[in-house]
Amino acid sequence: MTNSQPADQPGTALSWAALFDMDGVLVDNTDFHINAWLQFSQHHGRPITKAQYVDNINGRVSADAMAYVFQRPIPPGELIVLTEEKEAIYRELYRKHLQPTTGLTTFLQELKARNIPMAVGTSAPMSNVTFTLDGLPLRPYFTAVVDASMVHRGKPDPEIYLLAAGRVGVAPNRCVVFEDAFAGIEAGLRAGMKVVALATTHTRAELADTGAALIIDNFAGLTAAAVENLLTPV
Ligand SMILES: O=P(O)(O)OC[C@H]1O[C@@H](O)[C@H](O)[C@@H](O)[C@@H]1O
Repeated sequence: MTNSQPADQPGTALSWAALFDMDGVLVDNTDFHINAWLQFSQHHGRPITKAQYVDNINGRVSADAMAYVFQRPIPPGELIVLTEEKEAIYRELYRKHLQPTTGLTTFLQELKARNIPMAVGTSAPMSNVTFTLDGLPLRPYFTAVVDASMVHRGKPDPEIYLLAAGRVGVAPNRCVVFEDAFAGIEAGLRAGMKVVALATTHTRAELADTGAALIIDNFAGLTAAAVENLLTPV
């Protein structure tokens, strides 16, 4: 009996973790969020443009997004009502299109076979997490799920990813974050993690100077070894 198992064997506990953003990463749904925000903001007489969404709302918690739309801080009770109104529009638009991002399931299966801990760190409310993770279903892959209700400060603050790393028990410098949004990429980097950027919401050119260690279109062909190589060897 030996302890010196090769690190690339399936079933070996490698000393790193994969932390996934949800919207724009586990699902390629940005256009549906955009349409929901445009409808919602129009309905409230505070119309926003797609460019305003991309620059000020994408990947941010609802408290920050709503404060931007209404140009004032939103009290907690009102925030719950407005958030659910907007997210109900989104879920209605996206429900019949709900599917994992290309290549995701194969990649998650490989990580699981290798005992790589996985967590979700999302700015979304719990209602959307349930819709996505249980609707697909993807929840069994994740040891921990951190949503907007569990943090004080949303992305680009690193709190969501630091909490997710703590929940899987892996040091931040051994975590790789998968993100599509500028706010989320910044959150991962400020947490001291490596970031893989998905070019779902932004183009590769727009992501080039974000500090992401790797830019991918989706998960097709991505391997655990390629991601692990991004980390500084221990
Ligand atoms: O990308 P994440 O962190 O999963 O973010 C979820 C949020 O992303 C925003 O882009 C959406 O407009 C929100 O409505 C959504 O809740």
